[in-house]
Formats: sequence, C-alpha cells, structure tokens
Amino acid sequence: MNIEQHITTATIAAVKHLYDQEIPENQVSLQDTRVEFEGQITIVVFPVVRFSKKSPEVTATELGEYLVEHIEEVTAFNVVKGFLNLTIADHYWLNLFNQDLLSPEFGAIKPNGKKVMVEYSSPNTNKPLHLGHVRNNLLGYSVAELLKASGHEVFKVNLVNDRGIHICKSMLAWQKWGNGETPESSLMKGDHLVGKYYVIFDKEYKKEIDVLKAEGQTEEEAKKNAPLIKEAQKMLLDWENGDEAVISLWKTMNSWVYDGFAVTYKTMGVDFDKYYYESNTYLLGKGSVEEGLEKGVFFKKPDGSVWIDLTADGLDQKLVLRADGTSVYITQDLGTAQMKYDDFKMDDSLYVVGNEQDYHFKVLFLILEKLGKTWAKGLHHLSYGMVDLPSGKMKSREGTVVDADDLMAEMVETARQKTEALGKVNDFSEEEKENLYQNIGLGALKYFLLKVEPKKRLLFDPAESIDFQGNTGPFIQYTHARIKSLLNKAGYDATKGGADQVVLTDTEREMIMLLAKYPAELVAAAKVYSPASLANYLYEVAKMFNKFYHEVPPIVKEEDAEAKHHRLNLSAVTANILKSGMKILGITVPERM
Ligand SMILES: NC(=[NH2+])NCCC[C@H](N)C(=O)O
Repeated sequence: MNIEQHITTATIAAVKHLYDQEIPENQVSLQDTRVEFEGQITIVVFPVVRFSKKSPEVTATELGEYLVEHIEEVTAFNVVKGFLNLTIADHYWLNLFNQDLLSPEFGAIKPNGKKVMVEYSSPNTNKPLHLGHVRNNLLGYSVAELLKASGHEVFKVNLVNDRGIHICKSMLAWQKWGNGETPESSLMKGDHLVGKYYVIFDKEYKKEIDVLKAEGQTEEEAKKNAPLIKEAQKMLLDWENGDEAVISLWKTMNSWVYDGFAVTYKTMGVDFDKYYYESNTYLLGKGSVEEGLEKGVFFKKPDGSVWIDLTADGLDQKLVLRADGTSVYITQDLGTAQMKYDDFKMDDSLYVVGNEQDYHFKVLFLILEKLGKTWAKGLHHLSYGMVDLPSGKMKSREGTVVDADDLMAEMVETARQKTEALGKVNDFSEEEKENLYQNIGLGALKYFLLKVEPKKRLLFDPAESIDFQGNTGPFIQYTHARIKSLLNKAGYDATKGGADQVVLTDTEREMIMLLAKYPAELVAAAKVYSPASLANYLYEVAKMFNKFYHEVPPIVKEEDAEAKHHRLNLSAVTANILKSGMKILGITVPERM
C-alpha cells in the first residue's frame, strides 16, 4: 500500500474513532504540501469539518495527532489554515525509491483490456502535407503512444481522402501542362509534383474567372462557368462511370503521392496499423441513410433529399443525402464509423481533426447515437487549434502554407548550425552527427508543438523551439545526454541496487516524489488525451535534475560510496523517465550530444 492510500484509510478510521462518523473516501482530499510549508503530503481539512463539527484548526490538530500515532511513517504535522501538512519519514521515500523506482518494471502499466482506435493524419491526395498536418500527425501519434503506455490496446488508422473534384484538378492540370512529367524526370517528391499541378490548376482557373468577370459575369457565375472547372467535373463523372483512362491516371498519380507521404511520415517518425481510403468508403454511408429512414431518425424532403432535424438538440437541420442520391461528407463518415467498429470492435474511437470541424463531429456523434449505436458514446473528437508561424520566419513553397518536408528540413539545418557553433560534436562520426541533427531538429519541433494543449492555437517559433535552455525539446534531450555522460564517467553500476545508508537532502526528497509520479502522470495524461501534460511533466523532471545536480557536491568525485551510488541511482532513474517519456512524444533522446 502506498502512503497516500495508507493516509486515506487512516483518516477514515480517525473520523470514525474521533467523531463516530463515516466519511466517504472521495471526501478525503490529499495534495502535495506547498513548498513554503514543512511536510510532503497535505490533507485538505474542510471536507472533514462537516463530519467533525469542530473548527478546521481543532479538527486538523486532532486528525494530525491520530495519524502520527497510527502511521509509523508520519513523523510530525503542522496546521496552516485548514490544511494539515504531514511530514513523512525519509526511510519511506528512500524505500519507495529503492523498491519501486529502481525496479525495471517502473513506469510499465499493466494492460487494462481497453481497445482504442486513433484516426489521425487523414490527408487529401491532391497536395503534400503542411504545417497543420504536422500538428495533427504529432498529436495523433503521441496520443496513441500515450494510450498504449497507460495500458490500452491501440490501433492507429489513417483515412485517406483520395477521391473527388480536388483530385481531378491536379490530374487535369497534369494532363494539360505536364508534358509527361514524373517524379523521376522532375526529381521531385511525388506529393510535391502532384501538388504543383494542383496549384497550376488554381492559377489557370483564376485567370479564366477573371476573363469571364471582365465579360460581365458575377464572381459566382464565373466560378461555375469557367471551362476548366467544367472539365474537372466531367472528369469526375467519367471517373465514377469507370472510365479506364481516368482511373489509370488516378492510380499513377496517387501512387506518386503515397510514395511522397511515406517519406514524410518516415522522417516524422509516425506510422499506422491500417489505412482506409475514401475511394472505398464513400458509398458506405448510404446504408446508414436507409437505416435512419427506417428508424424514423431521418426524413425525406419532397425533392428526395434526406435530412435529420436536430433543432431539439440546439443544432439545425442537416442534409445527409442529396436529392440526386449522392453523399455528403457526413454520409461517408456515418458509414466509415460503422465499418471501423465492425473491423475493430473498439471501446473508444478518437478522431484527430482540426477544430474547424468541431460542428461536423458534434453532429456525426449525435446522429450515431440517435441511430442507436451503443458504441457511439466511445467516439471522441480530439480537436486542435491552428498553428501559425511568425511572419517572415519561414519561406513557404507556394506562399501560403508551410510544407511539412521543408519545415522539417529547415529544423534539421538549424540544429546543425547551432550544434556546430557550440563546437560540441567534434569527435562525432559523420553518421552520428547526422542522426544528432535529425534528433535535435525534429525533437525541437515535436516538443514545441506538443507542449501546448491541443485546443489552443499556437505560434510556432523555430528559433525558440530549438533553444538548449527553457521548456524545449533540446533542453530535455541535453539533460538526458548529460546524465548519460555523468553515469559513464562515474562508472555507474545499474545492477547494484539501492543505497540505504544515506540522508536525503530536501531536493532529493522532492525529486523522489516527482519521479514517483511518472506512472500516474501517464494515466492522467492519457485520460484527457493530452501529450501536453506529459511534456510539461518531463520538463519539471529535467529542471529538478538540474537543480539537484547544481546543489550536490560533484558526484563523480564523491568519496562516500553509498552517497555516490545513491545520487547516480537518482540520476539514472531520471534519465530513464526522460527517455521513455520523450519516446511517447515521438522524440528520440540522444545518448550523447
Ligand atoms: N473521419 C474524418 N472525417 N476524418 C477527417 C478527415 C479530414 C479530411 N480529409 C480533411 O482534410 O479535412
């Protein structure tokens, strides 16, 4: 039994003994003692007062006396305004460290039998991934890893939007102006090549619109009447009717895009257990429409279109099938949700999608609930805010959005320059250097995007992210590498077990308490799908190590073998937590840097 449980149980017993009352367990509230007070664990006395019917001061004092008498580890107490601060004996903290934290099992959470699907990335195949996708991919990947680490079974899936008018736009432009250009002939990544033709389409389309407007058409008319858009629509129709030439072009250009995406995903370090393609799923929702009509959840308008009325739920009427029988976005998602469930029978299902789709998912989940899907309550939209770059900080390929590959390459380049300027890597092999720049550059990017709560909009500042000081990836990476070098220099023997003849300093005690929270931190962060809370915990750990390291006398030179070994143990556990925590965030911490 850990000390918190022990204190809770004893408090319940104390209330029974002292006041003859049954206090429910959830009324016993414990927190860390604030730094300005003596002690480590604090009981919030106000809820107890309702049972004692005495003043907070008297209640706290009586409770404190009882706990000191009944719990061997509680050695003293003090009362500050309704807070009962308990001092826990050092042998408890030392034991906790030597038994639990030093165990190789520390931080490993038992499987809990819960299955979760995480859908993320879900790009469109008409252009390459951009900065928004970077946040999406990092969030999706790390949330999945976090869920795994907290005992869930996880399936990562990618739903690729590979069909529709936007795909026809790139295809058409390539047909017209591509001169047979391929990724090989152009030396371009396939997704960039396809994206290039999407941009060309847009430019030419705009020119046509301007011409029509000059001839007196309104913007709206011009957009509809431009020859290029008509051609693209015709192509879509041909495609749906099974036109072999279109299908073959689609297959070719799509495979270029997939090759390109694969490279981006690999560099980013993200992966998927399964891919879904909208070209396979876009008709699925029609079954759900039938089902909804039968169950009376949907209704048909005179023109034949199908709707759901959500006004009673504070929303509006929502189209689920067009009059011509074609699907809309939500139709597909209804069908895809069912398919995913049939495939995996998961308890929970996450959609990592930007907050511009908040309304879409609200409606989607509501409809599925109304259709009587018992699994609908396990659906969750992991919504995230936009990412901005400080203006002028980074050039973007097409002037508007920042390309994911360019961004990553620039981060690695900055890491190279910074590291070389610091002159730290003179004895590294070329390969080791390249790995290091990769890890620092991407670590900086990932950490900076992940340390912010998903809901918040964020400003990505490349220079700030790659600082070796402050709440950054490189700071944590550097702290880890520094510990590794310390352990090496000191000839640390990890098999030697715990040292017990030592006196803890205040910082060491604090450090043990912080490190001991790691498993609970994983569970708590997973519960709210927040890599940010894990990231910020790791920062606290890194800062704590630096404080400890500066306070204690030089560890390598320490003559007292027990004290030295104990400090190395503390350092080693810190390094392990930083490494495994950062791995969950998708960040590699180098062994040396
Ligand atoms: N099941 C979903 N609706 N997933 C999100 C798809 C995102 C869509 N491909 C987009 O780029 O906007």
